[in-house]
Amino acid sequence: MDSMTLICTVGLLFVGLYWFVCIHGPAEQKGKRAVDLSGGSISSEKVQDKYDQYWSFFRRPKEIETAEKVPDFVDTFYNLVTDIYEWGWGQSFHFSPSIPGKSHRDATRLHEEMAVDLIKVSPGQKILDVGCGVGGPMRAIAAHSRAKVTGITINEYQVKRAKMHNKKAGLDSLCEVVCGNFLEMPFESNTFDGAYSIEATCHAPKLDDVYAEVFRVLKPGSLYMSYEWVTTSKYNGDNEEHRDVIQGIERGDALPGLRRYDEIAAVAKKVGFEVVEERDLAAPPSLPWWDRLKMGRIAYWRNHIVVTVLAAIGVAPKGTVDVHDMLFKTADYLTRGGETGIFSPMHMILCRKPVDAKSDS
Ligand SMILES: C=C(CC[C@@H](C)[C@H]1CC[C@H]2C3=CC[C@H]4[C@H](C)[C@@H](O)CC[C@]4(C)[C@H]3CC[C@]12C)C(C)C
Ligand SMILES: C[S@@+](CC[C@H](N)C(=O)[O-])C[C@H]1O[C@@H](n2cnc3c(N)ncnc32)[C@H](O)[C@@H]1O
Repeated sequence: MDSMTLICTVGLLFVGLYWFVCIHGPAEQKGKRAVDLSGGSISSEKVQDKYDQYWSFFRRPKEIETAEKVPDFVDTFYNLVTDIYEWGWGQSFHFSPSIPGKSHRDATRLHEEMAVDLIKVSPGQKILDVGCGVGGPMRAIAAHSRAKVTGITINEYQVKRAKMHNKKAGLDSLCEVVCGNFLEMPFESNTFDGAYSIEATCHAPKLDDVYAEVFRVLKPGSLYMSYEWVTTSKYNGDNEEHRDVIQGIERGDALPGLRRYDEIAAVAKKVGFEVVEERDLAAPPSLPWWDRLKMGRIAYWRNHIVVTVLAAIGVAPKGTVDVHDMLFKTADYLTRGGETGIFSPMHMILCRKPVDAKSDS
């Protein structure tokens, strides 16, 4: 091979790699590039250790005895996955029913707008996003309702990302983000005109604790809506395959144990809410929410190669490959949960804090 051929071959390889990683890299939505994958607030050299600690804690979710450690491990989980989620899914970390003729992005936005339409707020009112991620839903909801949204997340890195996205979208005057634990929120009682949580309260070891906090910070008469992750009436604890799927979902999503669909309203009532409506938005006639995961399979293989190459050449932290591998397997468990109908990520509950609730409660 003469030197000219060698230079051309190396040049083409570089262009090909650049295209694969930087241009073709973002699996669904541009915003995060593969070369920017990080361990969130965890320094690069600690990502592998933190992943190993996470995995040994959540490997058998039903056996977690130290519930008070859960928020710290959830925080670690989001340090590990936030960039990969943004890169491969977008800025909204949740599912939505497929809608014929609509893109995933539109279906996601409609699912978010439904949340704020349900809690009936007016422009300028103050609402709370419980477990806000990097703020995809918050921005769609603020733009749609013109309400002022305060989001809370336990993960400092997500706060940084959410603030950056809010500013970029020109929505920072309507959207505020706070780092904190939704089990002990840093807000005065009776502050908000409405609240919602989108696929976030499933991380609480006891649903009572987070619902009681939401109840406390809401003004009497105002509404709270939540999309909950649950096992459905089709789940049979004696069926080994069912148990395997649910355990796969729990350990790949930092969940201290999924709740049954019929536990949600009971908890809401127990903390003082009136239940206005409850419905599984994944049930027919809704179209499968897991189609997006299934259709993405080839992209996830491609992503796995990208992540492996980037970690090998030291661009992505060591440990990113294990995190990606865990998510890859989790996508399969989630799909099986959807196809068998034993799991729903969108069991919707709408509650009201009674008008005559005591002002200090
Ligand atoms: C509500 C939660 C998160 C729900 C979803 C947003 C995420 C659940 C599983 C995630 C993913 C799985 C496969 C990844 C893929 C291998 C990678 O290449 C690109 C990102 C994924 C598609 C990733 C994206 C987000 C999820 C769909 C939980 C945590 C309560
Ligand atoms: C799957 S993400 C959903 C984020 C957002 N609702 C969305 O749909 O894009 C779950 C969110 O809950 C937050 N979370 C989990 N446990 C928390 C806790 N104890 N306190 C505050 N936030 C928490 C996570 O940090 C993350 O932002």
